[in-house]
Amino acid sequence: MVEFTHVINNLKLSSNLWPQRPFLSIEMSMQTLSVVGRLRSCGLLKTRGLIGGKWTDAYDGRTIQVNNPADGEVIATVPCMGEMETIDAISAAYDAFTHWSKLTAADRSSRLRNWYNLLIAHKQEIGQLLTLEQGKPLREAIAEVAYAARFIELFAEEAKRVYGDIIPSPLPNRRLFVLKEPVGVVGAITPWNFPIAMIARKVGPALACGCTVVIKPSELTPLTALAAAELALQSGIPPGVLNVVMGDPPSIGDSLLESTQVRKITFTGSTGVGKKLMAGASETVKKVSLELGGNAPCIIFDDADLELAVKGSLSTKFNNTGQQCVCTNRILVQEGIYDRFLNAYSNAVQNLKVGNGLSEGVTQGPLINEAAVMKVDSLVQDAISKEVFGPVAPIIRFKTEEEAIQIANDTNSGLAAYAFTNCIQRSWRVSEALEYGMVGVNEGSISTKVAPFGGYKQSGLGREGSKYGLDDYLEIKYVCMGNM
Ligand SMILES: NC(=O)c1ccc[n+]([C@@H]2O[C@H](COP(=O)([O-])OP(=O)(O)OC[C@H]3O[C@@H](n4cnc5c(N)ncnc54)[C@H](O)[C@@H]3O)[C@@H](O)[C@H]2O)c1
Ligand SMILES: O=C[C@H](O)CS(=O)(=O)O
Repeated sequence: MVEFTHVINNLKLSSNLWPQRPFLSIEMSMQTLSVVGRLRSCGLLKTRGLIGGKWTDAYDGRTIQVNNPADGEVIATVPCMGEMETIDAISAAYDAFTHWSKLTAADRSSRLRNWYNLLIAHKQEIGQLLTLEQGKPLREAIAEVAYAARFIELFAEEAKRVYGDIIPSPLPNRRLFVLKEPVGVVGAITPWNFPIAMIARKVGPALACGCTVVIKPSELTPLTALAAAELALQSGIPPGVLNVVMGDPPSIGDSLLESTQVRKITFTGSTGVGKKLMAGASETVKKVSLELGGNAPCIIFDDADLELAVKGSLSTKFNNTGQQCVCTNRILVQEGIYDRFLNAYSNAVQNLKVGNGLSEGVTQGPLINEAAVMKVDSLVQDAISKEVFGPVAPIIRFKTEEEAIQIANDTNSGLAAYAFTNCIQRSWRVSEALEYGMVGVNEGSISTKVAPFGGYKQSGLGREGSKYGLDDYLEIKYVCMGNM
């Protein structure tokens, strides 16, 4: 019987997480203005959509505001696009596909490498922009830009290894070949919590294979996507290969789903939206890859290294203020170590520093908006059974390994799971028993470009990153050469 005894709900932390929209101090506004000014001077503050290489307003002139979640300040306005702009973006991608897909892999690779170099060269500025629109601490934001760039670097390399096969023929007068070919135009829809990394993890493999892309970033965080698109143009990626539309999600999404020119949808976001897109894609039998919600357990066994377990479970809970799909939602602690862990973890949480992501030493930025505040606040009351996606750490005591596995697997999600133990046999048993696409043993920060990222059950379809990340953007063509 699982005893739910303690929730470290960080309400103390939470009440600071969402500053009461303090009067905008002059210094804060000057901080924002200096970041925006720097970005404008280096040409990276783009506030229009990108269609066929042209920076474009919404055809009806509508705009949406981009707000700094730390203080509600308006950073910029961007177009509120919809069906017509999306149809034009799809056409631009379709027209660009023939040329882009016919370039040599080496040529595509070198342009992606240029893009990687430019992203790294500008990671400070783009990091500041990311903190402004998403809220995460600057250190995490700069790290995300570098993480995104590393996906582009990886697929610049993998572009040159899209190999086919020659199959030994069963008949003497035939030759059998397998060709790997790009899927075509890809619709990519991405979330606000990792606004540039989630784009790079999709656009990198797509462009490497010869596909072209229409991106719809979250309307909450479009600016980093637009800055990355500007650097893509500067890197020699031709107009129309990468297009960015933003605005009304359902009308943009529906236009991508209904177009027969779009051959694949790749989505990262909530499970509910992912299911909608999967259903819509079935009308034209598009390929679909989905990176959806998680509900990560973190299991702390009696034989764990306590310091390592606290450090690991803290990072996998509070990175990006808990707004990360692989964040721990349930900390399962074996009864023998429970009291010591609870005490050590509570003390560690008190050392987290809440505030504006641009301010020195801040480790916890704000949640993305008021809606997120209300959701997390309500979930505090019922933190075990729902996805928290915020700085709330339910801690559950268990007795046996079997009990921990049963609790951990008792969910429709299956993205990431974690376990801390010093027993090698238990490490293997638990890794094999957990029904999750990714398992961290004695490590709470496992996402990397070289490993396949993705989930079991309703956490998604397909894998992103790693050498496996190319497969979702490729078609396999079998050629039978007769009369030889
Ligand atoms: N598995 C992963 O890799 C991963 C990564 C990040 C976030 N997530 C999940 O995403 C959620 C948080 O991100 P979010 O709030 O941006 O998710 P969300 O699903 O609300 O939005 C994701 C994207 O979908 C768009 N969208 C929303 N409704 C749409 C529609 N009807 N048609 C087309 N597009 C639509 C949004 O504008 C945004 O660009 C959490 O559940 C988190 O677990 C998963
Ligand atoms: O929110 C989850 C993203 O996939 C971020 S990460 O790849 O886990 O860092």
